[in-house]
Amino acid sequence: MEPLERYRPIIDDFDAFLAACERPLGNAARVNTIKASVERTLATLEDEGLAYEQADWNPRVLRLETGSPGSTWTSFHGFTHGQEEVSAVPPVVLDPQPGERVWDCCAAPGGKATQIAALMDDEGTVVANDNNLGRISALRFNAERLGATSLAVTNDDARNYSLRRFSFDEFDRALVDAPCTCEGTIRKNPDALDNWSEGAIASVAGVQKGILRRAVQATREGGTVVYSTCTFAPEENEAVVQHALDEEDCRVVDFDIGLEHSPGLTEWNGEEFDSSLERAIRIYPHQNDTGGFFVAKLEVTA
Ligand SMILES: C[S@@+](CC[C@H](N)C(=O)[O-])C[C@H]1O[C@@H](n2cnc3c(N)ncnc32)[C@H](O)[C@@H]1O
Repeated sequence: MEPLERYRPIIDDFDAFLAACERPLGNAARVNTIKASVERTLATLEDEGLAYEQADWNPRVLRLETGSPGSTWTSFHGFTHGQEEVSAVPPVVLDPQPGERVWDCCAAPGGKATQIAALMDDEGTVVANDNNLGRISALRFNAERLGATSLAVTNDDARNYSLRRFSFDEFDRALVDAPCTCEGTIRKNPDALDNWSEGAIASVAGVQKGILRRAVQATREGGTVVYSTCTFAPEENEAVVQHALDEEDCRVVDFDIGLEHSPGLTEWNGEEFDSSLERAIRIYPHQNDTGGFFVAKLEVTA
């Protein structure tokens, strides 16, 4: 937990935060409405004798009190997908609509790409890209099991992504669920901080900046880009969004997700960020008994 001490100055009730980070995370799953309604899925879970609770902020998100999310009959049939509760937040903030063209820049293994497809009633195009070929097979497997036919899978570096292969030249929306140092996954993965270093943060921040800039460039004027990570480091969060504000035509916009959170930072280690960064959200483990996440919503302005 030593690396997390650097966040003591920015997290209210830091002791509760540390205590939550030490508690193992409960199982969660998302109802896949492409295959079955919420009602049918809940009935199927009950038939299996599994206990769950629907999340207050989203009835499609289930906290599983018994059973493992990936090994139930309901899951084999694609009615549910094992997915951390906070991991379901960014697609909801993206708010994709049926018929749209959406780019999931860093999509594997596909939890959010398939959630985006479900939110679009599987109508339209979700370009699910990842630069890691090994992880693409899991993405394809999940897309097939969950019946997400609107997914088109690509295997490229998102930083210099070309749209020339498509019949269109811009997206309506894009999600950058960026590679990160994963500090916020400590409850699920107790080894998450083993290779932590400030150098690792600086290195991945460079990649994040490149991907977010490309996502803004590839999205139409008035379109939406959501940037998310499962880490607390401001260098990977507010500083990355600030870089996009400095270099591209976009602004940070408000949203309300109905989960307790803290606002994005406007200052870190002497670096100042635009005041609009307060519209981003930081979800800490002690606030809703979840993992940690950062989410910012951008509107493309030109
Ligand atoms: C946080 S994970 C994405 C999780 C995924 N969105 C989901 O919900 O299942 C980040 C992903 O970014 C991919 N990645 C890393 N660098 C990338 C790059 N330059 N271009 C595209 N994908 C990249 C990694 O392979 C990894 O799968």
